[in-house]
Order: sequence, then structure tokens, then C-alpha cells
Amino acid sequence: MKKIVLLRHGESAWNKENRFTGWTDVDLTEKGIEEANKAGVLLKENGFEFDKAYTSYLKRAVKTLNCVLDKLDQDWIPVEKTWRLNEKHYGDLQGLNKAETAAKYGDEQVLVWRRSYDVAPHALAEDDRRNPCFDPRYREVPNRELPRTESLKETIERIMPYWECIIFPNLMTADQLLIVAHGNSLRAIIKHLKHISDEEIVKLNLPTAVPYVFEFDDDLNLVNDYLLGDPEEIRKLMEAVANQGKKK
Ligand SMILES: O=C(O)[C@H](O)COP(=O)(O)O
Repeated sequence: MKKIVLLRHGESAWNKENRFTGWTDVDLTEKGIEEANKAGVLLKENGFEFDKAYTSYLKRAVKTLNCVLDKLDQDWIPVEKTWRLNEKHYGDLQGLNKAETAAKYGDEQVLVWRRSYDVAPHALAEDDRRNPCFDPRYREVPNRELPRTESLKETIERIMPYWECIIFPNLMTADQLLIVAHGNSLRAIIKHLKHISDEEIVKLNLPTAVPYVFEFDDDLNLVNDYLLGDPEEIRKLMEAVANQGKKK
């Protein structure tokens, strides 16, 4: 059975402070490092051996991947980083506290910004210093492709060329691939893999550092998928992520 494991990074400083993060490059907290190490141990205990790994240009994902590979004693495997696996760009919400934003605009509006398929938050102004076009790490990306905000739909559109041309074809020769990315960039991939409808995808909340395993037959048809860990604990973690966007 061929496998792709999707892993959201461990807790970041802005997860802890409950702030919209998007393309802001914040670090892992101590707890986030622990979560990442725990995910690595869990993958090892379950016998995973990856052929290759993919991650974003954001340090919370890169550092999570490094912790996982360390625990697997697989630091040596090829790793490819791409801006296309970055988090959904959260536009001018970036930096704002999610519960305070819900208190100001209402839980419903925040749910639309966080989880809807095709509604994006307001864009950053073009001259905002946080516009990715000012960040040297994106200099190889044509300006017209760099977002100043994104809906999930737009996130899917920028991930899919990389998924279709690079990651998925690799599964023809590789047996196990690991992708360490972000809550919404992974929701984009999961929506595609499981053909989740635009309405249903609103309900999917990914907890930090819980491995999500996708199994494929030799013809690369998806045959099974499951989260690794205690189902009740995972259910509570998912619920807590959903509640981050509600007023206190
Ligand atoms: O960018 C963020 O704020 C997080 O990575 C995901 O946040 P969300 O769960 O509010 O979409």
C-alpha cells in the first residue's frame, strides 16, 4: 500500500495567542516542538519510512518536519520546500486575535473567513510591507501569482499545479511521502483527495501535529484514510480548533 501522510505543524507562537497567521513567518512554541517530536515518535512506532518529504517556506512547518525526521532517524531523505504549500494567505486579518475579531464582526463572519470555500478576507494593500512581493524568499515567483489574500478556492488553485506535477506523480515510484504544511493548505489537499463538497469542507478543522494518513492502491486510487492517534483526543483537538474563531 502506498501512503501519503499530511501533517499540520506544531503549535506556533500565534496559535498560542490565537492570532490569524497566514503567510506570517512565526516560530514554533516549546509546546509546538513537543507536539512535532510526539508526531515523529508516533510515525516511527507505526513503522513509517518516508522516501521524500515536502514542506512550505514557513518556519513553523519546516521546523516541525525537521523534528519529525529526527525522531524517525530519517534526517537524510530528500526534502523539497515550496511556497505553494504555504498557509492560505489571511489578508488583512493577519495578526488579529480570532476571538476578538469574532466579537467585533460576529462568529458567522469569522467562520466564513476561516472555513468557507470561496470567500477571502480583505486583501493587504499593495504597498503593505507584508505584501509577499517585498519578501526575498518569493523572488522567483511572478508578482501576479503572489497573493495578498486568499480564499480556500484560491489556495487550492495555487497548490494543485505542484500537487499534480510534482507530489502525486512521485507516488508512482515512491512508497511513502510526507507533507508537512498548514491547517488550510492541507484542507485544500484533503478536499481534492476526498472530493469533499464546498459546503462540507467548512466543517473540517485540522489539529496541530496529528498525522493524517492516506493509503493508495498500486493504481494510485485512494482506498483508506485515517488520523493517527486516540480518536477521542483528536475529536477534542478538532473541536478546540473550531472554537478558536468564536467570541469568548
Ligand atoms: O493561519 C492561521 O491562522 C492558522 O494557520 C490557521 O488558522 P485557522 O484555523 O483560523 O484557519
